[in-house]
Amino acid sequence: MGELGRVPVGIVGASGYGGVQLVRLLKEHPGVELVYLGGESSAGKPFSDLYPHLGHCVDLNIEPLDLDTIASRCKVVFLSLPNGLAYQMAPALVAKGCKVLDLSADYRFFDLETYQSWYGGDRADREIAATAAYGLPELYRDRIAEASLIGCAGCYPTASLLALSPLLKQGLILSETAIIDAKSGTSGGGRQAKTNLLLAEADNSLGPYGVGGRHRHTPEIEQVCSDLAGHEVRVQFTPHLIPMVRGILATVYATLRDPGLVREDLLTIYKAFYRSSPFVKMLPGGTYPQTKWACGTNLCYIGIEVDPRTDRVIVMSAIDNLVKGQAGQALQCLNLMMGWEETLGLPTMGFYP
Ligand SMILES: NC(=O)C1=CN([C@@H]2O[C@H](COP(=O)(O)OP(=O)(O)OC[C@H]3O[C@@H](n4cnc5c(N)ncnc54)[C@H](OP(=O)(O)O)[C@@H]3O)[C@@H](O)[C@H]2O)C=CC1
Ligand SMILES: CC(=O)N[C@@H](CCC(=O)OP(=O)(O)O)C(=O)O
Repeated sequence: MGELGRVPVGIVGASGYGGVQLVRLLKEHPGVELVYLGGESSAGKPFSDLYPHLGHCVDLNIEPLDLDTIASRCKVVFLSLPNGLAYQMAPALVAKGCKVLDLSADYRFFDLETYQSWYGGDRADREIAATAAYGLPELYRDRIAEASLIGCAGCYPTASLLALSPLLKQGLILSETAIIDAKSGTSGGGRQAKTNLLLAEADNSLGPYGVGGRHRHTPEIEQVCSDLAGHEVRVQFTPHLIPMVRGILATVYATLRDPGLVREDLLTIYKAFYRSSPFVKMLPGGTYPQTKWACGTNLCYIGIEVDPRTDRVIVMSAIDNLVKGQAGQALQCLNLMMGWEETLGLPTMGFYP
């Protein structure tokens, strides 16, 4: 244990957007002590050079990656790296007794064939990958609590799955009719320079990408939908880049099996489904979520509507992609793994306006 009995934790990829959110959250968490920050091009720099607004409370340098050093100092390691790197590190860290929470896609897939067909790579970590839990606590709370390795859910999948799950789990929709229209802010693309994320490209512009099942979050969403429904599910998922920094809004459309269901019926069903999920906030009938409400929080706001003319249900969910969609979700998973209160150290009030 670290100072004052706190659990010593490290962040690999601390210089990125996920990394800095983790630093912010972990510094205020009563159960942990932040003892290691790792990076690649930023190694050797004081963290406060990169993020001066946290200089008053973080006095650590970014260090080069050395697994022995990390394992000797940390009981818990967050990996916040580009896809394809975590699976080269996690097996050794778990073998040395660390709990590992990976924010990338490396441990999100129930079968490695699906991972490899979308992300490539040559996986020699089959045994350890099979022990990983999918890091979406609202759906896999018990498995997360028992695991040493977590593949934290993706940002679009988090917003999409929290909106869709009650419908699929209870067989309320014709699953093949499910359409997910989702919009993300530019921080979803990370801190690395990318042309399409330049202000001049993204500002005043809203556009789809990965259309026609071509985005790598489609298989991630489908595997969980299939798991919940108990049969193979295909969804139509279309992401959009929207000119804002933080937030995801997912609007899900599907045809109801029972056209007699009204909005209030569905609200009752959703409230029951999420009764033990403190971060899911069901909105009253006629109120629809806005990304700004979730900004800086680990909350997911969900609104529901039914169109009796088309027999479709419309479910809208809003999250902060960097918190509930990434760093906050990882910390929520850690709380479960450690047997702490699920909400410990996680913000529930936003930056609004
Ligand atoms: N942004 C988002 O909304 C979400 C992101 N994710 C996932 O989380 C992970 C991190 O994303 P994000 O924080 O946005 O990414 P960033 O691009 O902001 O940060 C990436 C981090 O990885 C480090 N890094 C890059 N290459 C290497 C390498 N070869 N070896 C070691 N470290 C390296 C960088 O270090 P340095 O700067 O020192 O080079 C940096 O700290 C990704 O897998 C992403 O898909 C998940 C959910 C949401
Ligand atoms: C706006 C933007 O570029 N978003 C990213 C998704 C965010 C992300 O990093 O994906 P994970 O949740 O799988 O880690 C994209 O579409 O690739």
